[in-house]
Amino acid sequence: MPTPALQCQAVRLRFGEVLALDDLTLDVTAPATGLLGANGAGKSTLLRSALGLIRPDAGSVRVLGHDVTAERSEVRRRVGFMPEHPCLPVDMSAQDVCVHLARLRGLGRRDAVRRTSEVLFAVGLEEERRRPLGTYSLGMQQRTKLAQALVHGPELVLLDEPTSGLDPAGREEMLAIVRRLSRDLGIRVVASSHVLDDIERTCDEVVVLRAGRLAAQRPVRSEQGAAGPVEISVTGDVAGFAAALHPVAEAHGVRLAPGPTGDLALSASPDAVLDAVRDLAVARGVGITRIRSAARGLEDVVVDAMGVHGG
Ligand SMILES: Nc1ncnc2c1ncn2[C@@H]1O[C@H](COP(=O)(O)OP(=O)(O)OP(=O)(O)O)[C@@H](O)[C@H]1O
Repeated sequence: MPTPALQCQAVRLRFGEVLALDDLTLDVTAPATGLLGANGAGKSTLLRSALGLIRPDAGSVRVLGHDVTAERSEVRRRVGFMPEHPCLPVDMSAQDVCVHLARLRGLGRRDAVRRTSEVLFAVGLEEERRRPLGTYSLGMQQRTKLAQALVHGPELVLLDEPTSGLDPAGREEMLAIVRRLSRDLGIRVVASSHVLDDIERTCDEVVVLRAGRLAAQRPVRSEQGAAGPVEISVTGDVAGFAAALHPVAEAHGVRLAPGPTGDLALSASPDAVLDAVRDLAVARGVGITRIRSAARGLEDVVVDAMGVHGG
């Protein structure tokens, strides 16, 4: 198990009357994790706490195994941050900003220039790197913010709404770059978003925050895959069919029960059990009208967790 990118233990953080993080306990270990939540759910507050930019009132935050409060400079060295809002000086070029920030983060001049060329190339800005940022499109400004987060060679980047305000083409470009970070470059990613689709396309796991609390944490792709729970609708002698199937299911560690929407529910559907379902149906003259996955889709889980329906 790799060192968690981010660990929160009972973190509470209050802004006046607003409890932005409410006893948040969380372990983020996936190569790329998406933080999803409605406006005000606490995503930015969590990312800023992870950098030590704001300090929780209670609890602890560790990043890559380091305590953010006690080892702040270590954390800053290993982590890059892309803030949500514009923060770069409009009269400087992307080249100058990146070199300057790389030097501030401890790189020598030669390394700072070399790394700047690499990251501006990686985000597709090598051609325009000497133009003032004020002349950049929003997409180019976002990519510059990402480049500066990468320039000192961090192990982890925290991206606050990397696709915010981008048009469809800019969004596609940004999503492709973010996906490459963890998949091809081995840089761990924690990225916030309002959009599940962005997270599904760039991350391995989704963490849903709701009112400063952990509402759900799920892999983006179910490990159960095609062998997950199923419900089976049967015509004919359901009880006899279930009794015949029971020993086979049990032998494969699969629970068999009456189904809430079909006639039978299987807790998993390994091939051997599905083969037995079909063979027994033929042998007993039972008709199988439907086999459907009973696994809840990621979207259902996320919608519930976000309380989108007012829950
Ligand atoms: N500096 C601050 N002063 C006062 N309240 C703040 C401050 N920063 C955040 N908050 C409040 O804390 C709560 C969490 O805000 P946060 O920005 O972390 O949410 P978010 O999930 O990032 O939302 P968004 O998607 O809108 O960016 C909100 O109610 C917000 O108004």
